[in-house]
Amino acid sequence: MILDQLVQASQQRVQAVPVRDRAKRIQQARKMTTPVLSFEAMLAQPGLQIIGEVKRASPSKGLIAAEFDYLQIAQDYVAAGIDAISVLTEPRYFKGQLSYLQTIAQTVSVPTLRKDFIVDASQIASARIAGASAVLLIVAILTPVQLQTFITLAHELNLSALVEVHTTAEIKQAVAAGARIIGINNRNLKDFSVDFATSCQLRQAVPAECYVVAESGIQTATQVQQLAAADFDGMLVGETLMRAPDKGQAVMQLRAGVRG
Ligand SMILES: O=C(O)c1ccccc1NCC(=O)[C@H](O)[C@H](O)COP(=O)(O)O
Repeated sequence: MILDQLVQASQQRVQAVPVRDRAKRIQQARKMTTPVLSFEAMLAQPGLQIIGEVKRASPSKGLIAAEFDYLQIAQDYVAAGIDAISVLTEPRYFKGQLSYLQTIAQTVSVPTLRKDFIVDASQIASARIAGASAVLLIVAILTPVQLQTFITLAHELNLSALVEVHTTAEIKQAVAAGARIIGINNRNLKDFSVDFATSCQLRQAVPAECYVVAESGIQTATQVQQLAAADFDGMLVGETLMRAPDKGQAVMQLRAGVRG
């Protein structure tokens, strides 16, 4: 499994929808007036915010959650005081669905993030229609023009864009394209290995006017303390929470790291 396959699968899903229907979806999203819970305002709160992920499977780990009551998981996260919820919507390799995000967004009172391999504007529109607060945009899979266009569209639709980077050069590209929220992913997208040190190493390269989120491989209270000390605004945690038998307790353990 390589990144190209993930991107191709996403392109195929997009292209299965006629161009006319995709354009209609964008028009529909542009007309929407329903309020959006702000992902950016969530990150603006003092301290390190916890974004818990609803993640059934992954290319690197296979099936993570044999039992997968996605709504119950989201409600458990919220009951434990999570600040936002990321929902994998990629169906093939992560076994996600946009309908999971829609149901969760309709039910919970915290911002939600559409985590997918976004390669087309219609996917951003679908996120808005489903009730998401934010979309993930990955610098490594987009051209500079696509990145700028997608960030602009997300903002026009009142969505936040979490712009994911892996290097200093990608941070510069993200900022040049208008990113307001940078996600530093500890997972190398070439071989899917995880190195927690990546986020702290790249943190200083993010300009002060951007919010910054650490993504992937976050497991311990010590790591959480390091992220708080490095002045991250948020952290995105998937597998650690998904594998925890007691989600509430697992969120509280991460929270203990935030408090130090
Ligand atoms: O999780 C994967 O195996 C993966 C492989 C290739 C591209 C993306 C992948 N994951 C998406 C994510 O970025 C994570 O779901 C998210 O950051 C949470 O990571 P973790 O806490 O390590 O589950």
